[in-house]
Amino acid sequence: MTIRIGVIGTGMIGEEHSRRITQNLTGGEIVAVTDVNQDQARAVVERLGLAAKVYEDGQSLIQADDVDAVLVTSWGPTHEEYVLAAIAAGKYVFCEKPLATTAEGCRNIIDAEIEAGRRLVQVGFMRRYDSGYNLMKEAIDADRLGEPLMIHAAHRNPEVPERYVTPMAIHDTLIHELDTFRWLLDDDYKSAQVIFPRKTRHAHSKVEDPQIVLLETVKGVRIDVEVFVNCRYGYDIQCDVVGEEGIARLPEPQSLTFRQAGQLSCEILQDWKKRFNDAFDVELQGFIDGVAAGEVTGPSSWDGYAAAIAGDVCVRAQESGAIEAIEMPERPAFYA
Ligand SMILES: NC(=O)C1=CN([C@@H]2O[C@H](COP(=O)(O)OP(=O)(O)OC[C@H]3O[C@@H](n4cnc5c(N)ncnc54)[C@H](O)[C@@H]3O)[C@@H](O)[C@H]2O)C=CC1
Ligand SMILES: O=C1[C@@H](O)[C@H](O)[C@@H](O)[C@H](O)[C@H]1O
Repeated sequence: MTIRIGVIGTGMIGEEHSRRITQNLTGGEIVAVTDVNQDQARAVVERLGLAAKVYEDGQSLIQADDVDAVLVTSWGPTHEEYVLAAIAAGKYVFCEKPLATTAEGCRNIIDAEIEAGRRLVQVGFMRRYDSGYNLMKEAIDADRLGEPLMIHAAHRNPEVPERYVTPMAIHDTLIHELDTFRWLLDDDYKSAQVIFPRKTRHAHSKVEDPQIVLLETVKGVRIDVEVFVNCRYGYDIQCDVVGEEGIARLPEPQSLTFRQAGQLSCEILQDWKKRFNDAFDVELQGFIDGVAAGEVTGPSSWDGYAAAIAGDVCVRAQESGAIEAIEMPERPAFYA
């Protein structure tokens, strides 16, 4: 059985996901695409040699009879509308992060999914499929570190465009850590504070950069995350979990070490594409297989909502400079 997939938003990641579904994965076929920039959608069909129809807009793509499942890879603020429409049409939907740019938007999705009576949504938190993070999770779950006490982490990008503004450091960038640490620690957040160190001269006027986010979990784990999106030197994801009995460090991506011209060196990746390439493959294969089996099991709308609640509080903490409380509602049995 081949799952016929429609893609909304054929920018960077929409094209990447379409390519991997077409060239690397099994069981899925891109039959429909759309983008507000229609030329862009047509160009992707051409570049990837897809047998896909180009739709005028996302809503008509979702309604199409030959689309079994939808991939939402448009800009963050458009996600909620398309996910709600897919749920209303009874179609499975993979939504890139963020599920919605506010917790309220995620809550609307949860309410609609519960009303529909079955899980239809998977959120694109691909780090849960990364082999390094999985080694960490296994070590924590097997009690190899004792109780986790602290996490020190960094999320660095070489640069960001002009449209990237201060709150995006939270709902576009930190959102990955907000999900990953809940999952790694099997815990939820209790408070957040955001500190702005001296600003880099490489940042645009509308973004404070770098930022340090301090989180406390319900179990009392303290987490510090440096978000530095104009670090210039590369795309660098760091994570140390400090436990009672030892420390686990996220492995560096595999690369050759060179001894050359008086230097000992290795490459630092420049963006998320190569860094999480394998994780994206596993994540999307899981989605396709889940749709075929009639049961999606990846990160849920509840996970998208939990990250968004913490994210909204972090944005408030950016503005107030204070330690802000994070209150998670009780998880409905539907998402147990
Ligand atoms: N999981 C991950 O590591 C990554 C996730 N993302 C997420 O994927 C989404 C897209 O990001 P990029 O591909 O980097 O952006 P992009 O700007 O390259 O592509 C987005 C595309 O969506 C289109 N679009 C915007 N509004 C639309 C609408 N209403 N209907 C149809 N198309 C629309 C744009 O014209 C553009 O072609 C974002 O939510 C981003 O946060 C992006 C990069 C990595
Ligand atoms: O999701 C992503 C981008 O949208 C975001 O801008 C980057 O900071 C992340 O590392 C990447 O994974």
